[in-house]
Amino acid sequence: MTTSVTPKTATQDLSMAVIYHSNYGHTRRVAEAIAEGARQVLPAEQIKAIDIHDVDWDFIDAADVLVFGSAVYMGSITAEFKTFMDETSQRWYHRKWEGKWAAGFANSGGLSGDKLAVLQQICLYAMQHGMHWLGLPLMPTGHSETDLNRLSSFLGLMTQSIDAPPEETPCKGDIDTAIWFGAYLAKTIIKHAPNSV
Ligand SMILES: Cc1cc2nc3c(=O)[nH]c(=O)nc-3n(C[C@H](O)[C@H](O)[C@H](O)COP(=O)(O)O)c2cc1C
Repeated sequence: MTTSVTPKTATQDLSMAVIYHSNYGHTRRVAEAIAEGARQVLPAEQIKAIDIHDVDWDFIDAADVLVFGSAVYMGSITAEFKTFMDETSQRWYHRKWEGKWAAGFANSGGLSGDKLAVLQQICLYAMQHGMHWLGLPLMPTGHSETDLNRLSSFLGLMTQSIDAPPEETPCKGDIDTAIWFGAYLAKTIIKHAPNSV
């Protein structure tokens, strides 16, 4: 099997790109919380939250873990996120991302909101690229707005926003879960780096 990704030899060189589509800022806030969690573990400059309308392809191509997130539109990733996916078809063809780590998140207005369909779409996309999927291995602490993983999602991160500014919603529990997720992903890629002890 050929793998396009050359493993990094020093954990401080490991990097993460959190790639998202957000029209009203709620999914962006979740992306930034994931990045914040990762920065608790890895150097800040190695972590970037990247809007799909302003893609830093060089950073993404060099990153060890790609975290993909979309708002939910009509039970699906948004059309704009799909456009981003389709733009990576040459990378798929040349197996450019094969062997990278991948993870996903979905934000929607409904409590369920059919976020699972979005996580499944993102997971399948990562599998097409030959990436290694990381889920969210976090037991829910409860179902209130301050609880971790209150929506009980394990394939990836689910968050919910109501019709209020992104500074107020998603709720604290969802944002704290996003921070936890980012830190977990960073710790996991360190643990599996070739020279880890
Ligand atoms: C066209 C459209 C379709 C939507 N479809 C859904 C849906 O299927 N399920 C849901 O829970 N919310 C749905 N919503 C609400 C969005 O998921 C919610 O506004 C979005 O996650 C906010 O994220 P953003 O601020 O990052 O854009 C929809 C919103 C729009 C504009």
